[in-house]
Amino acid sequence: MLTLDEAGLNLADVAAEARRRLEPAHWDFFAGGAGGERTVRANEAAYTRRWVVPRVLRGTGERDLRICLLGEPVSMPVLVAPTAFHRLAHPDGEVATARAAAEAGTVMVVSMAATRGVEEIAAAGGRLWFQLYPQPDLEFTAAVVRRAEAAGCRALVVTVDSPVFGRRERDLRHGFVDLPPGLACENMRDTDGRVRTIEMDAGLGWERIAWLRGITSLPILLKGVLHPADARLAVAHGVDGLLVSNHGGRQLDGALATLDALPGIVAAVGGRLPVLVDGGVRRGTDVLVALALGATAVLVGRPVLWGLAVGGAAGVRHVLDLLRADLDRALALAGAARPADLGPDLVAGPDLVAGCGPVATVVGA
Ligand SMILES: Cc1cc2nc3c(=O)[nH]c(=O)nc-3n(C[C@H](O)[C@H](O)[C@H](O)COP(=O)(O)O)c2cc1C
Ligand SMILES: CC(C)CC(=O)C(=O)O
Repeated sequence: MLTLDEAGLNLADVAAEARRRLEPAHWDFFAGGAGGERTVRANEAAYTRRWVVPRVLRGTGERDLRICLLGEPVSMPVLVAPTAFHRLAHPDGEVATARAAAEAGTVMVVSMAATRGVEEIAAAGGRLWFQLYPQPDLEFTAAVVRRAEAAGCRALVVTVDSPVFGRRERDLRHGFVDLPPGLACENMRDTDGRVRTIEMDAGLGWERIAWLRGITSLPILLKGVLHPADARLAVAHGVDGLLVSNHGGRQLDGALATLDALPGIVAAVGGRLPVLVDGGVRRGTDVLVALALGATAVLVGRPVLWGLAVGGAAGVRHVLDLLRADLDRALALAGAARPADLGPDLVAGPDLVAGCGPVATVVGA
């Protein structure tokens, strides 16, 4: 029997092992995206079009991967993205993921569609943020926010890229429409114990962000921003951070790859807020490139689910450790001692000239 270290030298190995272990319908729910999955593919492909232009003789010595996020230290600039239904991957579900994130000293963003209650997840230790789909029922939304606060979550991550559900053809082919019996979205329980269905709200507007600002003192991050004009609106509405995301290609197929959107958002925000990015991060060099182009940190979604399927908490820890070691090595090889040493001069690519930074930004910047 191979150990995790032998079996999974990189995240693609872990994914291949997860695929062998998971029910095909569950693998496809995790791996798939909307429509023809152009955006799923584009997220990873965007990293392959960027090249690192390393500096030499910088005497970096020991690297220091720590960052400061929303005023708190995080052990590395890699966080766990909110993903639904962890108990499809492992019986311990989100509790195992939280344990691994805590051991790794990073933040786990708990999905509103978690299959464990936020209190149970919090009991595993570590720092949690809570992802929210604002529900049309404001009273229920406020109750969920209060529940997340009471469990000790330190920020709200409001998903704004989902006015309706993306159409996921793999799920339609499998007839995968709901969780199997015995599993439920535990954070959607009403006071009477009944589990509500998560509703996407096509009526959601900026006034709801202002409303959320009024009911909680937690920092609010918006997840799913790709357009620089929305980044400017977010600053004007007093949000505390942005997550450049296209939901891992699961909502609008054909949406811009997140790495391609990042420079435009970073320019629009002008350092006023932390800008995070997710989608397609699979290697330490991907993290390096995202940080060099202005991200404060990245989040990983599917790789965490692969780790969970392969080895529960130990599997997730393995995925996070692989990324940490890979980033550490990439920093050393690029001549950077810490994330703050990275800048756009270290990256070349179709729209970037090494040493000069971006020469073009996305439409609307
Ligand atoms: C199986 C799965 C479930 C997801 N569930 C949620 C969710 O409940 N809420 C949310 O805001 N994003 C959700 N996402 C999107 C992730 O937070 C993240 O944006 C995306 O997975 C990042 O891309 P990556 O998987 O390539 O790392 C989900 C993604 C996957 C793959
Ligand atoms: C069950 C969904 C609400 C979770 C989600 O956001 C997703 O599958 O991408």
